Amino acid sequence: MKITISLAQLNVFFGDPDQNFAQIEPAVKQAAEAGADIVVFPEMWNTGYDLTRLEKVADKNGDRTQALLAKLSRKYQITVHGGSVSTAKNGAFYNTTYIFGSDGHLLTTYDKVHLFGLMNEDKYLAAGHQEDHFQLKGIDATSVICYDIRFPEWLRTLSLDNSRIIFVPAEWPTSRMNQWRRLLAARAIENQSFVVAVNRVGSDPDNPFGGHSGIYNPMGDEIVTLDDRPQLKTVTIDTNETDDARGFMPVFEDRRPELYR
Ligand SMILES: NC(=O)CCC(=O)C(=O)O
Repeated sequence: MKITISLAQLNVFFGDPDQNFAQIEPAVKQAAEAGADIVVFPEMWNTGYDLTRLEKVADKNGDRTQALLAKLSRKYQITVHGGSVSTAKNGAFYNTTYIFGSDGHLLTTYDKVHLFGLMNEDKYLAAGHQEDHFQLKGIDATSVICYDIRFPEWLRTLSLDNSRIIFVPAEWPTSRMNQWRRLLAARAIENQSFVVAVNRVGSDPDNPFGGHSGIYNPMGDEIVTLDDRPQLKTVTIDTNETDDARGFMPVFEDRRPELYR
């Protein structure tokens, strides 16, 4: 199945939801005009890592984000992978993904499972506990958030449900861009999946962020890589390549889960 994907590599304005929300419709429109089936945004695009002010800036129950993404996906008839946003729900704060289908319905939601201590997520956020699966043009896909890619056992768990594409919204600092690219390639190779990764650009008070959003095929090749400027890039993948990779080397069948922990 051919799937056309737009990577919306945005700058994120620190602690300024209004300015950040204003960036979303132009990107969705541009992606739809480019013929994309799905547009993908970065991590925590509503507030950035303004964690000390979450009480004021986090999206209450994700209502504002969900209303906007539902409206835009329906208006432009495109699946919107909403990267992630800071949310306040059930008495805690979360780093939450919402994905809306092209008919404006919520396909799935996901709370970041592995909290990133180096950016203080463990002090301010609650961790998610649930898997995240959805379908795109009949193809199984899954989605994680940024630091989650350092946990191959988690991405393997998610990939066992026949997933062919792993989406990765991120706020990944410039200082570790070499690890970003290698980890994404490794997760693509070992899961024989496409990896679609969207990082932010620009800076917050603590870090510059490196962009280099990209798509990796099941062999781990970078089929597109952006630079470190805001931009939207649209690329078509062919998910039959996952069948080719899995047919050639049956890694999923050769697993020995009884030996793993
Ligand atoms: N926002 C994040 O989860 C950043 C993860 C990161 O930088 C890493 O090195 O891992």
